[in-house]
Amino acid sequence: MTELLKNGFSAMKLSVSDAQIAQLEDFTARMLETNKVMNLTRITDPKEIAEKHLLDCASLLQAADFSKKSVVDVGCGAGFPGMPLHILCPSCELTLLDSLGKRIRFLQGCIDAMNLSDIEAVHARAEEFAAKHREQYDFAVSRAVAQLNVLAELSLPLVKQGGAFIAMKSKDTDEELERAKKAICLLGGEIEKIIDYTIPHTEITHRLVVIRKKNHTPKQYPRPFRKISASPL
Ligand SMILES: C[S@@+](CC[C@H](N)C(=O)[O-])C[C@H]1O[C@@H](n2cnc3c(N)ncnc32)[C@H](O)[C@@H]1O
Repeated sequence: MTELLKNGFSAMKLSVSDAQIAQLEDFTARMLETNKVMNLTRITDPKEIAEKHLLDCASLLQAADFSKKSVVDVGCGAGFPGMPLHILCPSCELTLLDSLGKRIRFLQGCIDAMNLSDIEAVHARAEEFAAKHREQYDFAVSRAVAQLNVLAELSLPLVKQGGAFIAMKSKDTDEELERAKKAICLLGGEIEKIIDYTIPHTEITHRLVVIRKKNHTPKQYPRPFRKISASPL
């Protein structure tokens, strides 16, 4: 895994130290150990974890500079993309957010055992978390949580005006993006750029959708989840 990560980061032109690679491997080992008793990831082959989790999430660093910025990972699951992002950019102040308590307990265990600072793991639904943390973050990031029109309502209310929400998507999402444009606009955002990237040394191509927060999100959003899912914007 070490060589694969080193070669991958070098292909992505990211400068990553041996200590950071060791931390990524440490986190992977903890995830795989806990995965024996808790459903954290269906990917268990170390090569695939390196490619589909770690290098994939590192692509965020090609979209923005997260140094000293506040970042919330909406629906982080086992910690993706937030954990790799924080290990690779330790000065970002990260909130890992998930509605599933056991995943948050796993992540809190990793944070404690790995002695990580400027990172918190919060058990909450994003649409409820927004009540107290509205427009507080420089960035929201999210992967594999919901269709973009729904995800925008969960994420954009958390982002400061001038900040950005970066959604990690597959490449064949043109229609999904088109369908989400109205929601993004209503919530105060605007698609700024779309970055298609190939995970190094694979044929897997994914997409980053960078949504700039141009205006404040109107107070009526986010709605309760049953309304968001019953009638997505
Ligand atoms: C398919 S997993 C993806 C996990 C991770 N982002 C990844 O890419 O591996 C979706 C996660 O989103 C969480 N989730 C779904 N809706 C949520 C919400 N409204 N607020 C917070 N977390 C949510 C689920 O509990 C789950 O852990």
